[in-house]
Amino acid sequence: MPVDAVLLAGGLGTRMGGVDKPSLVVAGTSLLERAVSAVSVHGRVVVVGPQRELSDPPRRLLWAREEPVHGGPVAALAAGVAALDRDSRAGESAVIVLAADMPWVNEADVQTLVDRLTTDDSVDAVFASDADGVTQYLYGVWRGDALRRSLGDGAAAGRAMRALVPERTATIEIGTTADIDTESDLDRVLGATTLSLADARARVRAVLALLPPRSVPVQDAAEAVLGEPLRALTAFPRFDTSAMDGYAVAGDGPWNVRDDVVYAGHGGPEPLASGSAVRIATGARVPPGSTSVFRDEHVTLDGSRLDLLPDAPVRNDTRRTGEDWTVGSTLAPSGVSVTPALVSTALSAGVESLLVRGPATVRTVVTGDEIRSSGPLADNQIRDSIGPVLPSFLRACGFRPRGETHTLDSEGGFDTTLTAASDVDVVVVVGATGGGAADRLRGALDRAGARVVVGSVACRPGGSCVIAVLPDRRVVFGLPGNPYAAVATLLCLGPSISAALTGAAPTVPRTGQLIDPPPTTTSARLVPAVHEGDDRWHASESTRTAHLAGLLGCDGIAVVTPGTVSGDRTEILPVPIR
Ligand SMILES: Nc1nc2c(c(=O)[nH]1)N[C@H]1C(S)=C(S)[C@@H](COP(=O)(O)OP(=O)(O)OC[C@H]3O[C@@H](n4cnc5c(N)ncnc54)[C@H](O)[C@@H]3O)O[C@H]1N2
Ligand code: MOO
Repeated sequence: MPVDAVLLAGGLGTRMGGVDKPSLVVAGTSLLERAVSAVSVHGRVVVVGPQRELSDPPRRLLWAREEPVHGGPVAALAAGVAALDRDSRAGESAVIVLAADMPWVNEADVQTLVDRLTTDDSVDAVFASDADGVTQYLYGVWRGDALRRSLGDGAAAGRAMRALVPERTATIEIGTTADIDTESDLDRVLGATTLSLADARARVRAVLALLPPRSVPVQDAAEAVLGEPLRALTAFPRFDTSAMDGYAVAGDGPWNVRDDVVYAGHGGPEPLASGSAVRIATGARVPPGSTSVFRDEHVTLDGSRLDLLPDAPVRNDTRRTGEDWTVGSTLAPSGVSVTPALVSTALSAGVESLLVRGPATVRTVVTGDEIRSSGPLADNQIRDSIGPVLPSFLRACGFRPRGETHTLDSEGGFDTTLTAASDVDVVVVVGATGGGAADRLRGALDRAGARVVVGSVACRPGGSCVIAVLPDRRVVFGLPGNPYAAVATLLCLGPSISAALTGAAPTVPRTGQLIDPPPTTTSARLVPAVHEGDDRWHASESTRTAHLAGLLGCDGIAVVTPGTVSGDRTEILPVPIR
């Protein structure tokens, strides 16, 4: 059955101060684009609302506007159906009707509704409902004729959507159907949702606030991120200088060579009269009056007479003031990492201090009554196998580790831990992220008034990780307790956290061609991978998560997203080796 779609994208969002809700960007994608991508596998798509830029427009896109503008959802729906009727192409027998202000709409859920309508002759419309059984009438699929009957001849405009609903309907629970009316709605719903890895990364970047910038001596800025562009305070070269050992000359040759020698770092050289030359060292300031420098290889000296060799190339070996850059030139943009090359360039440019952010400091909190970091182990205890190595993984993500503590599985212990680690930017908690009896992190975050940025992620292992912001802006990054799950999640999401805090410019992920990837359906998989040469990588079928033995002999962790097939370019997380 051909299926078209009408997306209602005109709402005014008065509770959000009149913001254009369909344009709200949630985890990198606007709500309108989410709605469009949920329906674009079907036929025509009518967007009712002001025309907006779409990053990935559907093949058969129509725009419409309701009468009067902001006349409500029924008027908008009528305008959408009228646009379908005006369009001369083949008519449909079902119409998807979606409000473009729901962050959760997705192709699979829409397909579930379509499948029901197409296989069940006893219903004229199928709507989504949430876990509480509340029906969302702006998230449904209608038989075309039933929809047109309900809309009638225009008399329906101004009525409530509910009043249009045909008698024969079905509802299907598809989890959350919440629409978004306020910023905090959005925040709450997103924090309670399992995000894709890409959405989790995008949300981290969108939500976490930049650390305050600080001014530090250039030599102490290593590993931080520039908080302002690097601008030259001095020209380079700072003065006209000789690039070679040779002779500074004035005017045309042959030249009469003076007795003195101009050395680098010595006092100002005497001016050079026309027709004379002076021996000069690399790096020395050229004398006033000099018109050129010729290197030793290009000249002959006979007594005090200097000649240019007949076959010498026409080349002036003077480096002129400001030839490489002038005062005020921008040498690096804000957001780049302070590498040794950047430190060196800053020093060449007369810059003594830099305005930087980060590296974000991290305290690690290892949790669990069974975990011991030293001493003999009782029968029911295990060695902390993650705390001692976590600093390497943290540094690989751009963090600066600042020590480790151990918390027992008690409520009070977690509350104290979160308060105690007040001297760092990020608290990384290992374990206790799950919903089990001993897993206390989420409760402690709640009591601390934290804002959950990422509540869980569609990836295995590590789906139970949590990223939250405490009221004092410190970030809490909860890693699942199983050591492989902990490091895989850290390598996957840690760089996004570190970059969001420091303002580091986005980097292109490393990728490789993955041969025979393990199967994935709905969650991404983080599996150890071996570099087989050239661009080819081979990922393990699966890995045990309770230890890191699976990483031995591996060069990276492949991020295998759903639908990856052999030969696909796949993100590879580098695994630190020291
Ligand atoms: N009912 C369910 N239970 C669990 C699920 C689930 O989906 N349903 N997921 C399992 C997975 S997978 C993981 S991962 C863990 C994540 O839970 P937590 O973050 O709460 O982790 P813990 O329960 O605290 O610890 C899990 C595991 O890891 C060991 N561990 C913890 N810290 C260390 C350490 N520093 N060194 C070595 N080993 C450590 C700990 O002893 C546990 O065996 O939840 C599962 N359960
Ligand atoms: O997801 Mo657990 O994080 O598989 O080991």
